[in-house]
Parts: sequence; C-alpha cells; structure tokens
Amino acid sequence: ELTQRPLDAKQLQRVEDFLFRKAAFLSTEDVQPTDLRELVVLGRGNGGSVCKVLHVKSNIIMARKSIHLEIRPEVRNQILRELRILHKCSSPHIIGFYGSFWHDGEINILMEYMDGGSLDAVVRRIGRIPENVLAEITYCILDGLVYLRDKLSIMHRDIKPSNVLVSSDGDCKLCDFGVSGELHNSLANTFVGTRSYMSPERLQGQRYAVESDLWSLGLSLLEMATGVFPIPAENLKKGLAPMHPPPDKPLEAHAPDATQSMAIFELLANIVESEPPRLPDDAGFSDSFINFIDACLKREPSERMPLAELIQHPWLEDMRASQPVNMAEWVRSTMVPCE
Ligand SMILES: O=c1[nH]ccc2cc(OC[C@@H]3CCNC3)c(Cl)cc12
Repeated sequence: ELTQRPLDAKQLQRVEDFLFRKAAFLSTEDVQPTDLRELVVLGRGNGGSVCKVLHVKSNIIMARKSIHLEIRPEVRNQILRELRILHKCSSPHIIGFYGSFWHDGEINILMEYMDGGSLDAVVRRIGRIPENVLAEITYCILDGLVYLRDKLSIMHRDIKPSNVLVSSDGDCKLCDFGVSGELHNSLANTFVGTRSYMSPERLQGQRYAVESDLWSLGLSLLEMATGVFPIPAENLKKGLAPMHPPPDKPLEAHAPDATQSMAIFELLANIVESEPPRLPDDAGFSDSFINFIDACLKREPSERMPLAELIQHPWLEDMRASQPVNMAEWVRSTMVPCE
C-alpha cells in the first residue's frame, strides 16, 4: 500500500464539513442559475471562466466554472451524466463537487471554493515557491493522482499550476481533471495559450497514460521553484525570479515571459526534440529535489519513476522532516489583503 500519510483530524473534519454542507445544498431542489449570486470573477482558463458565487438558499459560497459550448442536447446531457461521477469523489486532495447544470449555452460546474486560489496566480504574486512548501504541495498532488487512479480509474490529463488550488485552512487540491470524455472531446480544439505542460509522447499524438501526468508534474514543479517557465531551457539561464518582488515593481516588470518570444509551435517542437530541462544545481536546491524532478522529466514515459515510488521519494520525507511547513500560515502569507 502507498505510504499515505494519516489525515490529521482537522483535515478529516474539513472533509466531513464539506459533505455536511453539500447535504444541506443537495436538499434544495435542482440548482437554478437564479439561485446563485455572482460575487467576483476568479480566473479564466481551460476553456471557461470561474466565478465566486453564493448559493443563496443554502448560504454556501462556491466556485462556478462556466464553459461555453455549442453542442447538441445529446452531447451536453452525456457530459452532465459523466460529470455526475464527481459526486463519488471525497478526498482531501481533490476539489469538492456540488453539481453541474446546463444554462444558456454553458456547462456550469459548481465546486468547493478555495480562498487561496490557484498556484499560477500565487507564483505570479510572490515570484516563486520555496522548496519545502513545494514538497508539501507535491505530496498533495501525488495523493490526489493516486485517488483518481484507484477510485475513478482515471489520470488527471491536465496537471499544471493553475489546476492546483490552495486555501487558508492549509488545504491543497487538484481541479479540472479529465473525468468526462465527452467534455474532453468538446474542448479538444480549443487550446489557447503560449505554454504547454504536455508530455512529449502526448504532443506527438502517441498513446499516453498516467506517466504523462508525471511529466506535467515535473515541469510544473520546475516552474514554481524557479518562477520561470522552463522551456526553452535558455529561460533558466537568466537566473531565478526574485522571491516576493517589491510591491512597487510588479513581477511582470522583472521577467517578461520569454516563452512569448518563442512561438507556440517552436515551443512544442523544443519539448519533443530537446533534452528535458533540469533544476539549476547552483541555485540552492537540494540534490534530492533535483533528483525528484529528473525522475519525472524523462522523455521516455517508461523511464519516469512510477507514482508508487514517487510518493515514497526521499525528497518528500527529507523535506517534511527537516523543514516542516505550516501550510495554512504559508497560504495566508501569499494572499492579497482584502481592501
Ligand atoms: O475556488 C476555486 N474552486 C474551484 C476552481 C477554482 C479555479 C480558480 O482559478 C482557475 C483559473 C484558471 C487559470 N488560472 C486560474 C480559482 Cl482562482 C479558484 C477556484
């Protein structure tokens, strides 16, 4: 059995609290869009936009992801049917699901609200994430991947910093995993972006499996540790992003996104043809962290360290033992004080 850490009592309590809130919510009849009061837009990406909403009848704050799709009723009903699998998800490392509904040309997915937001926004705000914090985050991601594989027999398909969410309670959860094949097909040609976390085998249209998620994990960790998207490898030569850039000089002023200069096709060709990127060995990262990322970033999927071994990698235990993190405190330190 994998070395799952026993959930601490507070974490278990929060999972139960969620299920209790969800029961209260489900006791209200089917969600009508008018039941939701829009509070603030949280972000855009993955084909949709995310809004913080209040479900008025149950007085629960939620995150609603809306995906505009021009599809036939049979296809959208198939998507809603497949999304219902998410009701079976109950893990401290997987975002909670309240339900989904179609309205006015959009699939709406109601999820648990995470007040710390997504890690892409955290990195934009503070520059880069300390190694010991990344070890905690990595454990949560790996445990979430184990849960998806063992309970839903699925891989994530879209591991990247913007699909990892954190909360001021110290929780760290995966979202936007590929639970609906029909939704995946409907979104197939909507890729927009200047960077890709996709594995070489997937970019080449070859068969891919959970090892492809491990490539994406390695690339995401490299980016969050250095504050720089690591492809092309030259990006890393310019040194790390400053940690906690002075508020007067927003990060953009520091590191204009070098990948913008490289067109997306050239970038994808680089991923497939070049040696995988590595953590710099003169920037203060531990050897076991460098080794962990190397174990994920093998171009050959079969050479990547399997999930069961990664979750037991010395880096996770060493970091947790030598530099333990209070995740609740750390997340709070990254949050923008409300005006
Ligand atoms: O609180 C959330 N719950 C579920 C999903 C979610 C997604 C979020 O952001 C997703 C976008 C995608 C690209 N960057 C951020 C945020 Cl910022 C909060 C939540």
